[in-house]
Amino acid sequence: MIIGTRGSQLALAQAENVARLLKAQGVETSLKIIKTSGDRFTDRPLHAVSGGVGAFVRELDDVMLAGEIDIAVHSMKDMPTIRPATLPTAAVLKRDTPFDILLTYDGTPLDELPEQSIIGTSSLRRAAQIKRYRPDLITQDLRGNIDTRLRKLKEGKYDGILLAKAGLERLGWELEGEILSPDFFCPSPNQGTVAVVTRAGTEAEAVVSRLDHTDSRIATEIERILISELGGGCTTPVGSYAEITPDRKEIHVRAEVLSLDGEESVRIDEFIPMLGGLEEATELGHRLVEMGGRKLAEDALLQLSGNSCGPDNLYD
Ligand SMILES: NCc1[nH]cc(CCC(=O)O)c1CC(=O)O
Repeated sequence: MIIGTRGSQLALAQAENVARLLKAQGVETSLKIIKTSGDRFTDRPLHAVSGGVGAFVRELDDVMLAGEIDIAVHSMKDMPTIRPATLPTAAVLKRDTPFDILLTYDGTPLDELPEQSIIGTSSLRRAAQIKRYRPDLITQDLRGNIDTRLRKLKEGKYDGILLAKAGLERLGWELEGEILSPDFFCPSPNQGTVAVVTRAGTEAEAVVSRLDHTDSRIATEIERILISELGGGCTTPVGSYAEITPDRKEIHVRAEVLSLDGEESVRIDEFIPMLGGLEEATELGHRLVEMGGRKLAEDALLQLSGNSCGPDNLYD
């Protein structure tokens, strides 16, 4: 079976991991690198690439529908909410660390960074959250793969950069950094989770489904439901994080929407029962709208003028 992947180091590490997991099940695979348009326009902020981050995913969908690959591996947080029914997510892998990490040039913790320190991030959510927490800091756009981002930090172009911890873990980088609490830095929906897509009804679907991790699937679904009513239609500052309690009786849900400058935000933070959790999450999603969440998301979208986002709900 052929696993299709983007060529970035992170995408390759994720695809190689799926190959390893399948091999342990006795399934041999080979990797095929697919170059997507998102990889070609690395000079623009992500939210300004046509179709948003979802463009990467759609191009792999096309290659899979054409039969060139059997399995596609994605960072789940980059996947649009609406998916073709013929391309099911056969497995949601066990989640890695869902939180963001701050790496600073000289190891200074967030609370001790001098005023006007420059923080690099490509995520509107992280920028808004950091400005809310430390309005005296300056955020600057930071694109490129993880290597490029780390190089820019080392060169002193930034005093600190924000990344998903999971990306560093998957690349095997063990760097000193500060894990940011979801109480102040609610992660992007599905951050830290890898999804494996196949064509429906195939042998690939059957073998990949053995890799599915139930609690990660439940948590990621809840996270999507929580923010599904917000609209905005694009990359807006939204976080959503669901954590199943150790006794598996409850789910701790957090979700928030911020203005781009981080000055305004609405937030929910509750425990819901595991049984009937999807309905409760739907209710909470409506509450987030009533609290003004949709207004904030739409305002953010209006301010991001000049970009041409697709109809996807992509938040990071
Ligand atoms: N938006 C890019 C992206 N997509 C997935 C990850 C990291 C891995 C993950 O969250 O699963 C990253 C990099 C980052 O946010 O720092």
